[in-house]
Amino acid sequence: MKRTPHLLAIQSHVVFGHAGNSAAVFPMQRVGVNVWPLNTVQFSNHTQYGQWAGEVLAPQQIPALVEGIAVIGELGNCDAVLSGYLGSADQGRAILTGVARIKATNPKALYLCDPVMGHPEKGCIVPQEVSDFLLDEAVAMADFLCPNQLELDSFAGRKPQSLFDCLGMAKALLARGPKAVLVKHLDYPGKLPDGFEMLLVTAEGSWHLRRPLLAFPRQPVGVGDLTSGLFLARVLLGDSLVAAFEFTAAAVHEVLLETQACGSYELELVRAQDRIAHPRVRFEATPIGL
Ligand SMILES: Nc1ncnc2c1ncn2[C@@H]1O[C@H](COP(=O)(O)OP(=O)(O)O)[C@@H](O)[C@H]1O
Ligand SMILES: Cc1ncc(COP(=O)(O)O)c(C=O)c1O
Ligand SMILES: [Mg+2]
Repeated sequence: MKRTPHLLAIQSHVVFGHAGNSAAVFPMQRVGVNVWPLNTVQFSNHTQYGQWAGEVLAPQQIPALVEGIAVIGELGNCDAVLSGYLGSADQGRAILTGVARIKATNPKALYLCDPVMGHPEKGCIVPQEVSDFLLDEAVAMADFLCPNQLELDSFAGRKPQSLFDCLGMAKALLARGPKAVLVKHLDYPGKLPDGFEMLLVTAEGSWHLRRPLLAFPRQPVGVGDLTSGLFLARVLLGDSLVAAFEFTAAAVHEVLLETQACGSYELELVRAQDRIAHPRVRFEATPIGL
């Protein structure tokens, strides 16, 4: 029987609604991965409501929890680490220590970093020190990096002029450590207004994918977290990077269709669960070169 992969997911938890682990854990489980959720913060709700209650996990808890798993002899079963929304830069450094510890136990373990940075216009509140940590330190350790356009711009230190410019900016990141860069959301001058575009860049090649842009009165949150989580889950289940990319785009689109149909602001993950596991739509990733 094929082994079920295990994935340590280190990101935010919200009591109400869906962001961070609260957006990614159930979908990753639903597609067939054993998830070990480690919550960097526990907030009442995501920060785009403008107010929230809750606390940031003390950074020293992260290595302590990883060590606890080592003590019971299970750390070697960890196939991958995912990190997302961080409450402080010290938490980020504690995660990198944890990743190094896990890779020492299982050299095949993968680390996916979703570099969640502040987006004040959108209401995504992240301390500046966290962005600095992601830009300077996390990128070097990550096997996979999953920025959105704004985060890609921060890594490059500029805005793109074209799609090919985005490609160049993503490719430049490969030289800084990651084996693959998934740009979850492209925005560049000349982009067609009715499409939602993504890029996958690896040493072997680059792929572009377009899916329909859906209209929402208020943009749902947690889409990026869902995207990163499903991509890593499918890679662990044996997909090629391109197949995982295509699956992720389809499954995320299914969730957005369900969310739109319900008129919800929060992602309709429970209602969309069968569509996540077996997307009915399919989007083809097309090779793209410089
Ligand atoms: N097909 C789509 N139609 C409309 N909006 C979408 C679609 N896919 C994603 N979005 C929205 O686009 C934004 C893009 O998010 P993105 O930049 O990829 O990542 P993150 O969620 O990490 O910010 C989010 O506000 C998301 O809700
Ligand atoms: C607590 C929390 N986690 C994660 C996120 C990231 O969500 P997204 O997937 O939209 O980037 C947010 C965004 O506001 C948030 O408030
Ligand atoms: Mg994000």
